[in-house]
Amino acid sequence: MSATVIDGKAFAATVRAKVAGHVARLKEENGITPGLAVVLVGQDPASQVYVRSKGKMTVEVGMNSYEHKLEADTSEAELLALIDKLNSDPAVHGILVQLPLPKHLDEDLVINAIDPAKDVDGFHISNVGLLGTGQKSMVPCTPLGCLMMLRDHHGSLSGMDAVVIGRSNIVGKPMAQLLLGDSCTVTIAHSRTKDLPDVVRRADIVVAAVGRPEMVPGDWIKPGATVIDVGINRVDAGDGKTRLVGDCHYDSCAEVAGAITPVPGGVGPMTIACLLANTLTACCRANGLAEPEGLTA
Ligand SMILES: NC(=O)c1ccc[n+]([C@@H]2O[C@H](COP(=O)([O-])OP(=O)(O)OC[C@H]3O[C@@H](n4cnc5c(N)ncnc54)[C@H](OP(=O)(O)O)[C@@H]3O)[C@@H](O)[C@H]2O)c1
Ligand SMILES: Nc1nc(=O)c2c([nH]1)NC[C@@H]1CN(c3ccc(C(=O)N[C@@H](CCC(=O)O)C(=O)O)cc3)CN21
Repeated sequence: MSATVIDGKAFAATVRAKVAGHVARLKEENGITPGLAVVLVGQDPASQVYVRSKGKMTVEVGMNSYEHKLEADTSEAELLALIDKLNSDPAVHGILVQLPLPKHLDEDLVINAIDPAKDVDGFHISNVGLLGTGQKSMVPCTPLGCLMMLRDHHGSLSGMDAVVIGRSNIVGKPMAQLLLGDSCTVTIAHSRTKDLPDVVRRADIVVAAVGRPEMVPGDWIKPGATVIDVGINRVDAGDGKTRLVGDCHYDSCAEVAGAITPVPGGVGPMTIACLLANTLTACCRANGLAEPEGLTA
């Protein structure tokens, strides 16, 4: 079998177009422009690329983008003061603090200082708790993007066996919650999981969020299963250049799977589209306006 390629790049463009339509209406009918603030601490080159492309796409959908680049040695007090300022700025509807933060900063403390209503990453403990109890929340962008692609491909996910490889707070755990919310039977695997190949072989849906280049080979995949590859790994391309690969070995997985997301062009662009969707949702909620449909979980 040769898998259907789930084109995240194209799907993300349709999500952004929907967001842009709503933004145009918000401006025209309500005189409101959604604003997204991105905070970057330090000079990590990979993070700077994400911040730049997020900023560009934010402006493309008609929103205001506010970028705050702080020195790597910024103190916790300075960062918390900036978050405080953004929390009370009515022009800012969404706040994203790029992770990971430099070691001297307490990530939990910083994330939980963000106003949960502006927490467009969905990482604040209030949003984590709301998601876990099936209440309206801000849903983390990467898992939300994966869920949108899965729903689009399958229609209903009810009763499917899903395995999420990885248990991070930003991808694995919220992904498992969303799949459970859609009535999948969910297994969360991690570095201590016994017989990972056997666990993965049972799955109708495999979400790989590990951070190990091409770790999942095709012979772990049940024939016809859907493979969502969250991994973004930069590897040596041999000619002095680098290239991006996922956590799944694309060619061998694509031979067995029913559907697969590529890297790049799969989950990554959907993450950014969902960040913009969350910013729009936060803006509508902040202004007591009806939320756009189909852009949240
Ligand atoms: N496309 C996107 O938009 C997007 C967004 C976020 C992240 N990512 C990418 O997704 C990947 C995962 O990110 P993350 O932030 O979730 O990473 P993370 O915080 O490093 O978590 C990795 C998870 O993988 C598990 N793991 C590590 N080695 C394993 C192994 N040999 N077998 C099974 N499980 C193993 C770890 O288990 P333990 O808990 O036991 O250590 C951990 O739970 C990275 O490549 C990252 O760049 C992509
Ligand atoms: N606060 C926060 N929220 C996040 O969602 C987040 C972080 N921090 N830190 C880094 C990770 C990794 N994330 C992302 C987001 C988008 C792409 C992305 O657009 N990838 C493109 C290719 C990019 C390239 O060519 O360099 C793709 O097609 O996969 C990748 C990783 C988001 N992540």
